[in-house]
Amino acid sequence: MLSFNRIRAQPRGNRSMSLGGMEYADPKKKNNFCGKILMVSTLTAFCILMLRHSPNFNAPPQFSSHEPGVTHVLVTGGAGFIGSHAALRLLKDFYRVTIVDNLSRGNLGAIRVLQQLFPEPGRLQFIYADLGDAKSVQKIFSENAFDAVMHFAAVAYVGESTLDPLKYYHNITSNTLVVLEAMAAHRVKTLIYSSTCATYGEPDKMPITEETPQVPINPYGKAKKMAEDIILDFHKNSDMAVMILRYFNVIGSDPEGRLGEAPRPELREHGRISGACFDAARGIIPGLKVRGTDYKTSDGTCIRDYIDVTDLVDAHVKALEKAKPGHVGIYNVGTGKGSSVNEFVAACKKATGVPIKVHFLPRRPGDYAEVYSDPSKIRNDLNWTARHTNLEESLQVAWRWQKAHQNGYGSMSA
Ligand SMILES: O=c1ccn([C@@H]2O[C@H](COP(=O)(O)OP(=O)(O)O[C@H]3OC[C@@H](O)[C@H](O)[C@H]3O)[C@@H](O)[C@H]2O)c(=O)[nH]1
Repeated sequence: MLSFNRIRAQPRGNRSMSLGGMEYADPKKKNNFCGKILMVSTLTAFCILMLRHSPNFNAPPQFSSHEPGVTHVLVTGGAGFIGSHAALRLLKDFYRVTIVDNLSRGNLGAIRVLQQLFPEPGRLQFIYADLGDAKSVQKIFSENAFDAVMHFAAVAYVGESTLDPLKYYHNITSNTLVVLEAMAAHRVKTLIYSSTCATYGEPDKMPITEETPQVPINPYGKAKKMAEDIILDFHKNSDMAVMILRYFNVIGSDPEGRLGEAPRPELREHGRISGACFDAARGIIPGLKVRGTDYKTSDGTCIRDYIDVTDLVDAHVKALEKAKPGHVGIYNVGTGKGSSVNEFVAACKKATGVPIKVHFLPRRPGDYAEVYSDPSKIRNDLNWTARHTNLEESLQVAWRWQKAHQNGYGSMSA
């Protein structure tokens, strides 16, 4: 197992070294005042030198150096819904985080929230860059010493993928190759990869285990499956620690109301069920379109396994902590419980208190009737289990953020 170190906050009377308000344990230098001054000045000079050469920063860069003993995680897509929640959790757990995002789907507002929460130098760095630009990505890796990569950045709408498949193969498969090449060139030891239940397609047997054959039926699932295959082939001759997490349907938001899900309004047509329900509840759209009522399921609508985003990011942290060099772990991340679209809508009506209008429409291309996970492997190996299994409660939390942010991240959206 790799040993990951977080920045440790020290009790006030026991500070050994302070960098912009964040404390680091360094017992050897506890009583050495000159040593402290020397270290802080050297480090400051080093940071200034590095920052002068930093790439394409949207926000003022905060650090580029690698503090020995502190795990530095690159979070791609950290301005997005899941990536921002993961960054928040990593920062709360005293990891050092660099976010790379091209803001095509994510929100600068989410980055601003994280920057306000963790303003201390050396905690959070944001780099505005596109993973399709291999030269920029190599530069970012050469200017930073990452210990691990959580690769979230991706377009992720099943419906859109059927209409614009090349976007999906490029953005998901090709960009993963770019990230992997940079990791290999710079000897970054750990990859946590965001995959999806969409790689399974429409299995005959439920629940889905990690051994269920992967036969994706839409370009989104195919692009993710190809990315998985590339990672696995690369891994055969590498000592990288790899964790592939296959997410089911992610809902909810930060219970403290700091972050939420703010999809692009212009992509509303392709949007996920949670966003569509909230838009209908707020009256932004005239009603929710339920797509497909003739599936062979209990009530004719599709069955999905809805996993709370806080549980999902918990799975990432556990995966990071338990990643082993030379080892691949592949895990389903779901609750193990299936809910139909009709059940989801009912829960959303209760959570919002709004009698959402529903329009029943034909099936959406690329959809599969029923998927829900068997989460026993992740429970046994990583000691992870979903704690939020009540749809209505997760939706209530998300609705609180939606109500308080009528305009999403508003003017902070990029
Ligand atoms: O407006 C809508 C949106 C969605 N739906 C239905 O709700 C169900 C769930 O659809 P979503 O678009 O929310 O989610 P999907 O199951 O297609 O994929 C989702 O889960 C797996 C993740 O990896 C994907 O990134 C994510 O998009 C489908 O049956 C879909 O047809 C509607 O009926 N109306």
